[in-house]
Amino acid sequence: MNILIMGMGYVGVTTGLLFAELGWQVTGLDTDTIKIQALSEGKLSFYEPGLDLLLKKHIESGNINFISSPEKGIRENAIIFICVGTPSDKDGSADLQAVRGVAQSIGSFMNEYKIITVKSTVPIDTNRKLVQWVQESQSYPHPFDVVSNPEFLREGSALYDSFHPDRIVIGSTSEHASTVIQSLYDQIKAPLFVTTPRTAEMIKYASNAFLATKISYVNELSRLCETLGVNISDVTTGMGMDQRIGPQFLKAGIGYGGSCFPKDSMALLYTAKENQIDLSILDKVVAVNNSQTTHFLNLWEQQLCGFRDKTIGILGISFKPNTDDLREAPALAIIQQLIDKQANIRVHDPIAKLPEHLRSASVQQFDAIEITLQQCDAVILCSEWKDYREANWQQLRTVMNKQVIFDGRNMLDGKEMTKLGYSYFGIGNR
Ligand SMILES: NC(=O)C1=CN([C@@H]2O[C@H](COP(=O)(O)OP(=O)(O)OC[C@H]3O[C@@H](n4cnc5c(N)ncnc54)[C@H](O)[C@@H]3O)[C@@H](O)[C@H]2O)C=CC1
Ligand SMILES: O=C(O)[C@H]1O[C@H](OP(=O)(O)OP(=O)(O)OC[C@H]2O[C@@H](n3ccc(=O)[nH]c3=O)[C@H](O)[C@@H]2O)[C@H](O)[C@@H](O)[C@@H]1O
Repeated sequence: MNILIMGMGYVGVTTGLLFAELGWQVTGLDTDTIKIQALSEGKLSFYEPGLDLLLKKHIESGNINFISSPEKGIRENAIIFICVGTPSDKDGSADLQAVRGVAQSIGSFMNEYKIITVKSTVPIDTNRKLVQWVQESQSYPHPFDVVSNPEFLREGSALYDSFHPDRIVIGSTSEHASTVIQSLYDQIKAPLFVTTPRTAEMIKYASNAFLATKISYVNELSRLCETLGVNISDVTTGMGMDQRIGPQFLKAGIGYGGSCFPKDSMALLYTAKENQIDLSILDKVVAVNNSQTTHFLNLWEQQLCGFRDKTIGILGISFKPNTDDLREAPALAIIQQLIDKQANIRVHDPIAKLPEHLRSASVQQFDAIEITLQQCDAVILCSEWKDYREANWQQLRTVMNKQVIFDGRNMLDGKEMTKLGYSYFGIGNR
């Protein structure tokens, strides 16, 4: 079967390569011609472990090719996956401009029956609107079906997650379309949940919001643990042993970031508001996340007797390890607050680059951890890259002005760091 993937971001590229690996013929389409040129040459516009090798493999196998002409892509492929972005609009709602744009292209260039599958995260009823957008753009009423097939991969482990999903959710009103899309995943061993498009759309938001809730719950508890002198990591280890709770997404830290939890929580809250329903728990989840960096930065500031004129090393700026994605990264919020407090900031990340607007004489990025930490009065760990866990902390203490570690991800062994002579402060683990 020939598959067209519209939108060559994290989800589009990963999905395209998954289907190429499963033996399907895939065409990747994006309006960004520079991205398409780079992909055709085997280069990704973002960092994601393992994806580059699979990309090269399938350019060579001929299972994947890249184009920027929607007309050619839509005419030549019977199955279309929509993987364009759905960023937050100013009011928190999901901005569906790109989805609407591709729907209109599909409508205008459609030449025969198509199955249009939505992988982008879209609010409840978007699949229904999509039918209308496609129909309005058609010059001839070719038949088509719409399927909702939300994506659950995580950045940093996108490839693994795509090949080993916990479930595949398919929502459609057409049994034929649903069966065809299911058959694409035949070789993937995962439970299948077939439902309506609206339910599939809701499952995606409800899942992300629930994971965000787990994180904000432990982050809020970490504040109490900090005050009580109880270690939150031990508490969550004990909690996670209960199979009904489970150990995942209970790691306290400086808050969740990324392109999805923040935007999807806001979008779900917007949908609730539109329907006059108060999602008070989710409201609090967002509020706790928004204040977590400030809460801990204030505590750490007291330890240093102020950040003004202090030199602070920041390790890890991406929103999580193994990605260069800076969208809603808590590290950027921390850097901005440190700038406001007139600290000197020295930044390191194994892959991600500090955005231009944050660079200045007092905010510099370095390639080596050791150089970054030179003359620092404290270091703040913001994302748990293994480079930092494996760093030679005994040696690093010699380059620092003061041996103070603020571990925003509870990633280092506090006792070990104390033994090495550091003053160690984590999140809720005094
Ligand atoms: N990033 C992630 O880990 C996950 C993202 N999602 C959802 O998947 C969707 C896509 O997310 P990302 O891949 O992160 O987005 P992205 O922002 O990385 O990529 C979107 C791509 O769509 C392209 N595009 C925009 N308009 C287009 C058009 N008219 N025709 C063709 N291409 C067009 C853009 O140029 C861009 O390359 C979003 O709805 C997101 O919420 C779902 C699960 C995981
Ligand atoms: O819809 C999406 O885009 C995706 O959003 C998340 O994936 P992602 O944002 O890539 O990464 P996560 O591993 O979920 O981490 C998100 C944030 O939560 C933080 N986090 C995660 C886990 C935890 O225990 N504690 C914690 O603070 C991470 O540091 C990171 O900032 C979901 O995990 C995916 O299932 C979903 O498909």
